[in-house]
Amino acid sequence: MKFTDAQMALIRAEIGTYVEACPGAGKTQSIVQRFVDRPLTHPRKGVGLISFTNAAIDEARARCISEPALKEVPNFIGTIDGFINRFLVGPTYLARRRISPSFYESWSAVPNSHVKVNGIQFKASLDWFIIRSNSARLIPERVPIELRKVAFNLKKNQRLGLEGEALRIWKLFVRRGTLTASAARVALQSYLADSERREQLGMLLADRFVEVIVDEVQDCSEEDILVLDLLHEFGVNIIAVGDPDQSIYAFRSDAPVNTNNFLRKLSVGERLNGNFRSSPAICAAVNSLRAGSERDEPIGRCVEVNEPVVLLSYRRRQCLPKLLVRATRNRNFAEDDLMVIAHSSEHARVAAGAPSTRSDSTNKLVIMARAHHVIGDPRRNGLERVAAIRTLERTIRELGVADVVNLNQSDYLEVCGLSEGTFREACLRIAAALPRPFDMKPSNFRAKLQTFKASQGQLRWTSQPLRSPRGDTWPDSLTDDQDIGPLTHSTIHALKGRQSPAVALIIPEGRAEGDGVRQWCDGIKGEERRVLYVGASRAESLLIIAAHESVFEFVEAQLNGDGVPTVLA
Ligand SMILES: Nc1ncnc2c1ncn2[C@@H]1O[C@H](COP(=O)(O)OP(=O)(O)OP(=O)(O)O)[C@@H](O)[C@H]1O
Repeated sequence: MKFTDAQMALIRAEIGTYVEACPGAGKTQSIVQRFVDRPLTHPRKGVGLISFTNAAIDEARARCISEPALKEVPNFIGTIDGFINRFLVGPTYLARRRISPSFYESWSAVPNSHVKVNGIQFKASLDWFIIRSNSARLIPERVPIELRKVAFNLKKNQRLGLEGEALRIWKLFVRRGTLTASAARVALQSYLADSERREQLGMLLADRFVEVIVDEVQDCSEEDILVLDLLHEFGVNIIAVGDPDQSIYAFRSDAPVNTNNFLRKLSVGERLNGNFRSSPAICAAVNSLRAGSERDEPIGRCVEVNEPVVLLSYRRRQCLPKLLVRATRNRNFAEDDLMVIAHSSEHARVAAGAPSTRSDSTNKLVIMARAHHVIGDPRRNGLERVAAIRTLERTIRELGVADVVNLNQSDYLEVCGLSEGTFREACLRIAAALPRPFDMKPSNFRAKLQTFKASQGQLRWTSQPLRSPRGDTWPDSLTDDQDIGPLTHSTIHALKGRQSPAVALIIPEGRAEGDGVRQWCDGIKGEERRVLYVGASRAESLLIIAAHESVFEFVEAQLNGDGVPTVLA
């Protein structure tokens, strides 16, 4: 790959530098090149490469295949969560409490962590709360779109009840050494507030790293910025790249993050304005969606593609699979090249014609059957299968016999004589040995589970609490597969940092309280507008914008007003 002068300046910079760039500008490629070239070398210290997306991490790891030493100590390639857990929270927690903490990405992977209060018909995930050491606040924006209305409509005393219970459970887990990314950040804040400890941690990091490269810096939370500040203060060189318009994780923080205050401490490199990824029409749509005044120029291999942006209006999401297939074929693209994306995973799934991965059932037999079904379904994508494996693991833990059910994961593994790996393997063995659940009655599936005596002995679980759903039939939503597709699909957040030859961006019905289309048409900044911007900018040659009929005319007028070439599907 021949790097541009602006990219080379980033790859070779000798002092702490921040570079802003448009989508597809080759930020990932450039920082990985820098990580490999390492212009600032040190005989003993390493370089860290931190990213919020797996795209940069995978790319860096792939590039290290020919030079495996680059991946090894003292270097680091991984997420900011991994960095915080490994170098800051893990060692400090161990030193203070003499327990090595278990880290989870989110509470959804932690058994028995749901928040339930008698008399309230709303089972909440701890992930939907912002929790500090002495308060919990339910954030309706974090609740999946399908349940958000219920969250908004909770009465004050119901909300307070849930928040009190959330805080109680959270404290219990954290005290026993079970930490998620958000809980680790709460711990981190308190560690760094202690000046002596801060000094020790800063010196340890400076002894280990000569430089830390940060991708997608716009997605840093308040606590992430504290870490970058610490590194900078103790003399670690910081190279940061980002695109402020791609900031789509503000909902994680309870306070606005002032990343700019930190970035002002770095030298500013030349903005990367050339978009190597997308065609001219897609770049024009991305420019229209961007709230700032910068304009990116198509300069990559799609610069000759003169495909307009395809506009499609829909009423029912269920009709979208057929409409999208037709629109893709009409433009002479293959369905295999199409990625259907939406803000909500459920919207993307339905628009792609993929079978249901969720049901609102809290029946553990139904949950196990669904997870097992997804693990064995070749049409599911990797993320769905990993989520299903986690659900199965979690359910096995929740079915634990009395003396293990309430243990934290590391104590549980110790009692059973297992490692994380052997535990996962044993759960997968259950899945491999089970017959297809939806070909039989729930009671037969339950009877089959009762025969897994060896597994029950090894993993200390019991099938006793499992009950067949009413009428001994599975919920319809799990068994009625669609006749088309499914097309490949993803949330916009999960596709961040990646690209696809053709993208169908699904825009849902307008919401009275405001939405991305409203922000875009009113010319104001907003997270939902940025989510649309990130989505559209994943497309290389073909962008289909499928907008619900309630917002379609606004989308069409905005694009046409901004001079974006469009065609109706
Ligand atoms: N100098 C270059 N020459 C040719 N292709 C390039 C160059 N730099 C980047 N690319 C290509 O452009 C595409 C986008 O690159 P990359 O993913 O690094 O961009 P990015 O800035 O990280 O994008 P985003 O922030 O939108 O995820 C990739 O296909 C990459 O291979």
